[in-house]
Amino acid sequence: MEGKEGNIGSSSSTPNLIAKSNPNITQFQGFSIPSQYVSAIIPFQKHFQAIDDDIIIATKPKSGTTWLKALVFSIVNRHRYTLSNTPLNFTNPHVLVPYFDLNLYKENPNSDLSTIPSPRIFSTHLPYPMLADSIKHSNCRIIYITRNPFDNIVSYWHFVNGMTNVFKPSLEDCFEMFCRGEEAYGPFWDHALGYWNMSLEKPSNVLFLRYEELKEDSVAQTKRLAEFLGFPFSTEEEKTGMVNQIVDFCSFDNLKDLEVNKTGKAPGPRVPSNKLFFRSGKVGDYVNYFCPAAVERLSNILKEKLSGSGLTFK
Ligand SMILES: Nc1ncnc2c1ncn2[C@@H]1O[C@H](COP(=O)(O)OS(=O)(=O)O)[C@@H](OP(=O)(O)O)[C@H]1O
Repeated sequence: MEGKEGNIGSSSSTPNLIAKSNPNITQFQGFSIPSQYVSAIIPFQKHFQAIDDDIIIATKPKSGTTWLKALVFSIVNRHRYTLSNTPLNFTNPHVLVPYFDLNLYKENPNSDLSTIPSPRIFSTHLPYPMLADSIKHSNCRIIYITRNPFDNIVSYWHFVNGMTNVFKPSLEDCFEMFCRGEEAYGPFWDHALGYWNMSLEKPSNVLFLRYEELKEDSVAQTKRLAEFLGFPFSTEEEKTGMVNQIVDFCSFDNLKDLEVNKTGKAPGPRVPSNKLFFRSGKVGDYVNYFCPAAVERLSNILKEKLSGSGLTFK
């Protein structure tokens, strides 16, 4: 089948040797890192001070970060806010759960975030090996969410093409970079494996989620998430429908229609609107973009890279 909208047709069964690379990516510590962060990573690794009840949401871009931020914020703050007065009604999840400000540690290594109320919730796209030493040695909780790699590529392609002042690759370029492990924060397989292996080694510190499973059974996965975080739902809360209310509130259909997410300006200079974080929110949309030969090619790469790990992608 030829991709309906995209340009990844039958020729993609073999690598495209003239596909473009992203000029704003640097190979650093084994990963493809946006160049503007590279010099901040070592200061962050050395100086960020984790504390035991920190919560860290770790993702590869376009894997379900926004959704997970809304869910974690809602679970942790459910005794503080009702769903009608939660700040999520008028604040994008990326503002409530910020990414680590990597440059902070470059400019001021002794930055003190200890005044943020506990539990502090941070997020990052960094791979596990690149996290700050104190995170690895503390008892804090890390939640990782991954996603079908083909949907991930399509989502990323749409996103970067909606940004301003960035390199805008074609879908085919995105696919080729992904196959080479040169997409932002790639390789996908090493990014996922770092967290996968830690979730096996330290299951009470690292939870490994999948976008598709969260979509398929949001209630069960949200309960699992709450338990992992140390904020389990009580029998009373389950009876009164609290889990379903949080799930419905954080659903794609609800969040995307909030005024702040329809028209609000996104944090950072390059994303023109929060709207860009909400596109279609579907599983398996990639079949409209990739032909079977392209799917086979990347599936084979993944099979080889993940072999023996127990981690698979359908
Ligand atoms: N609440 C909710 N439920 C389900 N899906 C959601 C939700 N919010 C965002 N999305 C979809 O997630 C994709 C964006 O991924 P991220 O949030 O990881 O993007 S980012 O890295 O934070 O920029 C992007 O996927 P695609 O629609 O496939 O592009 C979003 O539409």
